[in-house]
Amino acid sequence: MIYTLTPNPAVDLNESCDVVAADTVVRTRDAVFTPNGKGLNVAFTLRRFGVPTRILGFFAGFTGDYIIAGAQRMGVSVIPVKCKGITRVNLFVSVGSGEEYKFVNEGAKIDATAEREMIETILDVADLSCLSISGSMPPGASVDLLDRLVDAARDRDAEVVLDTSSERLAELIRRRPLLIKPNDDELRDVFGLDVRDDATARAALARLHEMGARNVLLTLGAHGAYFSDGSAIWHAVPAFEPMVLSTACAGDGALGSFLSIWFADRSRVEEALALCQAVGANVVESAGLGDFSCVEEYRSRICVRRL
Ligand SMILES: O=P(O)(O)OC[C@@]1(O)O[C@H](CO)[C@@H](O)[C@@H]1O
Repeated sequence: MIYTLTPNPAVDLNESCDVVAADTVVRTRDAVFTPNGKGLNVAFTLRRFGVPTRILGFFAGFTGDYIIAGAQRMGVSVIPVKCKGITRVNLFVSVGSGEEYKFVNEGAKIDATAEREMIETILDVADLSCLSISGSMPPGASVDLLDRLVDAARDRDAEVVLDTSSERLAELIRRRPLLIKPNDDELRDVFGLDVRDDATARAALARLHEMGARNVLLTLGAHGAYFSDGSAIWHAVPAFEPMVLSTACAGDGALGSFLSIWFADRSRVEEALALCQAVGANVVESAGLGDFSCVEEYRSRICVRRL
């Protein structure tokens, strides 16, 4: 089974307003609260496509309880490590007809006891075939926490998927995770690599493989996604422009949907990429992950090509 691990979950608050100005009361509307965090979003997407999954994460206070209850209502069970404090609320504001503001809190602090409990959980859970770790590290996390999480999964002979903006990623790919999912910002910030076109994508992906990456799903927002398994590269992009409301969660939906096909059958790359882009396009049209209602329609409108 694929377990997702969210070290720093969040309640996401999506809302809109016409204008943001300093020193005035900004009245907002359309507030939607949802249980989130990157790995939870991956789990919700896997579940949406019928792939069994469970959620691991550090949770605190009433917001942590709200996320756990919300996940369970969606049919995904959670094995929480409970911490002191309050799990963060992240704020996403759509302003006017197109600007987006993302206010992302640092999160509830964790300590060495919580870290140990998480490692023990990974060593103990039933039926672990893959650990997919997504998102930022919470305050208080040891510098080597990600390394220890990866090692614990390895001790269980489980595959590891990494989607993190942590600088540790450059080191961790030496441990040969099954898949990494950087976006363009992470590629630049963590690896100093820029992608503008097929040629620069080819060079960047080759560099990541040299550093140890086995498979790379590189998401580039409106410019689609590249996937490379070290011997071939594919690019996929919607042949239409979605009506963007909020880009939050799109990368997680893309990863979850890609994994929902590719993890079980590595030969179905093109199908996995088409689903991943259809999901990404549908997610940006709603607050949070949305309801995936257009995914089937969008699936046939994705251009997938092998370079
Ligand atoms: O601080 P992180 O973990 O990098 O990002 C957290 C977060 O912004 O990512 C998700 C969207 O990808 C949201 O659900 C959540 O609030």
